[in-house]
Amino acid sequence: MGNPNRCSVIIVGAGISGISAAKVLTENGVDDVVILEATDRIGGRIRKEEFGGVTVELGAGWIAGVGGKQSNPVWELAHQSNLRTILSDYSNARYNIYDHSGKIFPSGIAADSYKKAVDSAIQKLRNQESNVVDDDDDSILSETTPTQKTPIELAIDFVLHDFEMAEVEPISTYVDFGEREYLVADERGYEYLVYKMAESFLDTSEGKILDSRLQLNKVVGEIQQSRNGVLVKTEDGCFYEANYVILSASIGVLQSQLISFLPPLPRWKTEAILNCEVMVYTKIFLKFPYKFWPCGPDKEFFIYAYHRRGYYTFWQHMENAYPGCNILVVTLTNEESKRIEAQTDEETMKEAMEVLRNMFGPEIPDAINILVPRWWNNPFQRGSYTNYPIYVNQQLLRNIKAPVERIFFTGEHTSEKFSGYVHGGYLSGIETSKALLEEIRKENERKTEGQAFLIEKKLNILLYNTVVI
Ligand SMILES: Cc1cc2nc3c(=O)[nH]c(=O)nc-3n(C[C@H](O)[C@H](O)[C@H](O)COP(=O)(O)OP(=O)(O)OC[C@H]3O[C@@H](n4cnc5c(N)ncnc54)[C@H](O)[C@@H]3O)c2cc1C
Repeated sequence: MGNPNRCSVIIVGAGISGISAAKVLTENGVDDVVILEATDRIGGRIRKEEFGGVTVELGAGWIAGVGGKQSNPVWELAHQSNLRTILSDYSNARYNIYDHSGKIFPSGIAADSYKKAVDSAIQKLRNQESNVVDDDDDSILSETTPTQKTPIELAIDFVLHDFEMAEVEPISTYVDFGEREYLVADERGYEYLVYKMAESFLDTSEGKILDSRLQLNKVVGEIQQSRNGVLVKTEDGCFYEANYVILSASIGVLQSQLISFLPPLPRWKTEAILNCEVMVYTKIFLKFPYKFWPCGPDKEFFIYAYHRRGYYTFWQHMENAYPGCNILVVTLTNEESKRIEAQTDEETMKEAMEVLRNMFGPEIPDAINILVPRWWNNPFQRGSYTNYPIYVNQQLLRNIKAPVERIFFTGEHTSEKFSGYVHGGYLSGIETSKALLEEIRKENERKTEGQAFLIEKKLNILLYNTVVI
């Protein structure tokens, strides 16, 4: 009797890359696929939650790269789903920089510091481009800026590197798709796009996916492969057989060794995985009984200049997205993210309130609720997105993406041009499936040739025997 869990392709992960990969396969005649997802939902790092009476985005919030000559495919999906979005204008942030006594820096000083930080960042990039310095050598930067940075310089440095330009320049997303960014502000959430995509090839009813090809709460723990196929084991003791696997788990998950491989992955692959830098990016949401911050579109983003880099630096009010919601968002990254993930939400709220009181005075009300996502400690994410080093080594990217026999890799981290973004995940799923379809075609061709060869051989023997008789 055949294994009921046997199919052509197993897809590990139901984030945007896994779902777009499955869609392409089914549209091309490979519809006996199984998607194994560790959590109880699809969407992965695109994730909404109800907070303070509105829908907030814990993961991806913006459709980045809009308004250029080429259309961003995620922007098109947003249009098809009629997703509500709001244009974000970060340029106003530089005129809303507060010091720790609540004074706003005069626009001249802020503009000068901004220009200085941008110039030094560009200089550093140029030097790295011409290989004058090592990737992590700060000597050039320190030649053009004082070794001891002032709070405003630290704040701008954080915004430029950890918020605005957390990746290789020139940023393909903005070059290819345009410079605008739209914040998703829709009660159905950004994840509605992923659901709509899934709905086009999986059976659904009343907003729920009922198709048995999507299996939720299935944590893949082991992938075995042989010459003829793959065997995937989940932590609940089930196993699934297929001809191929598409693995969309994030680079953080691959680094964590949640999934073991038999035989082990080759060294070129494990080295590439380990060499990838994972960015932790945390949006903390705070709900207040009333507004005490300046409002208006040009006040949407504001910055706290402090002597500790990245300490509750970048703020956003959500009035443009949801008027009257009284919610502030502060973004922390990397070590600061890891630090607050390890402490209680009450401690984080206390720290955030102290910073807000420094900016807006002691009279402001306490927050009535806080939401702290924990992307770093999430075993199925282990970080927010890939942050390839500046002037990334092309071989590293190729190795991250390259299949290992029957295991094909996908996800934002495999996107050469758009790693780190939703559209990177979406396009990588399509690209990986196309590569797999080509491999399936070649394998079928090889089998047909093999069979033809065998038939020919048998015919020859038959003919020879007949002649001899
Ligand atoms: C805080 C934050 C902010 C962001 N902001 C933006 C933004 O504004 N704009 C933008 O474009 N992008 C943003 N991103 C990045 C964007 O969300 C991702 O690039 C994209 O969603 C990644 O999709 P993916 O399919 O590659 O991975 P994922 O969405 O991570 O999908 C992988 C899936 O695999 C599952 N999985 C993992 N391990 C296993 C296992 N062992 N077994 C079974 N299933 C497993 C996971 O549960 C997950 O569902 C942000 C991300 C974060 C976290």
